[in-house]
Amino acid sequence: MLSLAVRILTNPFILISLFITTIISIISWACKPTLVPKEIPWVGKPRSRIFPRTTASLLCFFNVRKIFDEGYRKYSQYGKAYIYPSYSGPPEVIIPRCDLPWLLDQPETVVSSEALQRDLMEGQYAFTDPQLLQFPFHSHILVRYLTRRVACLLPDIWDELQHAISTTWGFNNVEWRDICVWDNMMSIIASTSNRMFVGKPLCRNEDYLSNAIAFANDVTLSVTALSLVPSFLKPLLGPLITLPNHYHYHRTARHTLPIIKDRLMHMRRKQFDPTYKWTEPNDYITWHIQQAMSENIGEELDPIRIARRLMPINFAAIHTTALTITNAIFDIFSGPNASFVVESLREEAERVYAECNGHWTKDAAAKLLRLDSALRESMRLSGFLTRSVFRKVVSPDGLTHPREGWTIPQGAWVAVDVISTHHDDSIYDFAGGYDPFRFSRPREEALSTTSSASNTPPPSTPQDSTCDSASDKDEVLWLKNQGMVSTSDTFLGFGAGRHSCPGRFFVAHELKMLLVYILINYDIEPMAQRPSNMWFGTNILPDMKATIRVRRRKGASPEDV
Ligand code: HEM
Repeated sequence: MLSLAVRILTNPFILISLFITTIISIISWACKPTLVPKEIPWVGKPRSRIFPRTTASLLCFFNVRKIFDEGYRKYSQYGKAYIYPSYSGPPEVIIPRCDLPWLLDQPETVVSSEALQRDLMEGQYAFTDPQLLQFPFHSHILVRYLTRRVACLLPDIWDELQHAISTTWGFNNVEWRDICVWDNMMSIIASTSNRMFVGKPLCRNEDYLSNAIAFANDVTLSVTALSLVPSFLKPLLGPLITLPNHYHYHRTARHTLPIIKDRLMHMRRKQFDPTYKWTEPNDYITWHIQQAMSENIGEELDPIRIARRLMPINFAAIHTTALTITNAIFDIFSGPNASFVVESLREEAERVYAECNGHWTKDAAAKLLRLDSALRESMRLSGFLTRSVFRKVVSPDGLTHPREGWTIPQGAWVAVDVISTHHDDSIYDFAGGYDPFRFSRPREEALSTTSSASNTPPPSTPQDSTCDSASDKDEVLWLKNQGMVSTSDTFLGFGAGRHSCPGRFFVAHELKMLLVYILINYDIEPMAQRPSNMWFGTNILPDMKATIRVRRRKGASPEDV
């Protein structure tokens, strides 16, 4: 296999073709018109007169952090937009956070998130069927069903987490075991997410999961490769570069197609005969079929289309969640205060778990204020995003700024800087440090005041308290907005507005319950130092080789109930 690859790569014809393709790519890249208004300043543009914008784009891969720092300091802080040169797509207009409400107010006919996703994710090639991102039915399903169904999913999520964690962390309460956090979290998150997408037993099938994960990796790699290919070569190279994506999709489809066909058969029978005795499972496949039937969209009832739709949702769910929990574990279990932080989180986990007797409900999970805060704080400090709320200008008239007067032309990309906002000391006290209870302190204080002011038992969450005046209402709203799933112009980890992440309610429950399970059942040796995150272009990645030492706790049950 290796010698075949070497022979192919050293073939003079292949080498010459690669060389010519590279030259054409660079020339077409250099000559591409830049779709940004002249009035907006560039950051990271060199003084050189030869192709300064192209040079800026080429160099920016190595300078992303510096560029966002400089852009924020010079422009965003003063309410001005600037241009980030981008090495992988067109230059982006980075708008200041004070303009976020204005961007979010724009109709879909002026700025589009879906059009942006198609460009950004190379929707024509990367997901095996261009229709998937052309008409993102799967996103509509998640928006419509996932948030409303989270409560009924909690027992399944808990069951899956118990199984996934205990089979990999083990039951040995004497010996310590080394766990590679990233690999382990990828597998736990893949099975838990798939419990909600395809149900049991497929969510535990190694072959299915490894191919779903491989597909998500293929998308990341092929999107990066395709972003460097000039448009006119994409029809030729797109299908070649995405061959692994097709291969891994087909490997997953061998498992999903029989389940989808069976589900379609039952749901059709039930549609025609409501007395038909069969209870539909509560998962993505059911929601998809239900919605496609009620809207009468024939092509969305094609089993192959449904099997393909499972790929972008796996892609959207697995890496994002695994990155988030890996960072949270590094943040919680390292540093000088780790023991205090862990004990405080464990006290909450044990108390809430005992109160609900292991039967998770939304109300019970809402009491996990400290865990919620520790996760949100980790997303703020160590999140993987540099920018968010990406939109593409689709109106032929462009997008005109009411105050500054510039017009961004059709086709240009707009985004908001997340990394600098999340690290701004004027927004967050000591923004550079991990303060796990930053968001729970005020909520716990409000709870203790409410409960000591009345003789009635305290409400389960601050938002349940009654409010007498407008300022009380503001206070209650402010407290509610400290929760992990709340989006705002200062917390952009899940985006903002009508396209903000529809998976965030699921994720918040999943990750809080994951931490409850490990805190109650395992001792985790604090890490002397937090493993450093690494910048790879615009991606901020945790150390994927770092390990933690874990051991089943002495009092924990010897097996899961
Ligand atoms: C911690 C984990 C996650 C993070 C940090 C995250 C982050 C994001 C962000 C930043 C966006 C873009 C929002 C915008 O443009 O304003 C987004 C969109 C989206 N996410 Fe997530 N996500 C996570 C987990 C999930 C999960 C588990 C699912 C599916 C179950 C999911 C499904 C989606 C979908 C379908 C969209 C597109 C929404 C639309 O365009 O209307 N995400 N996510």
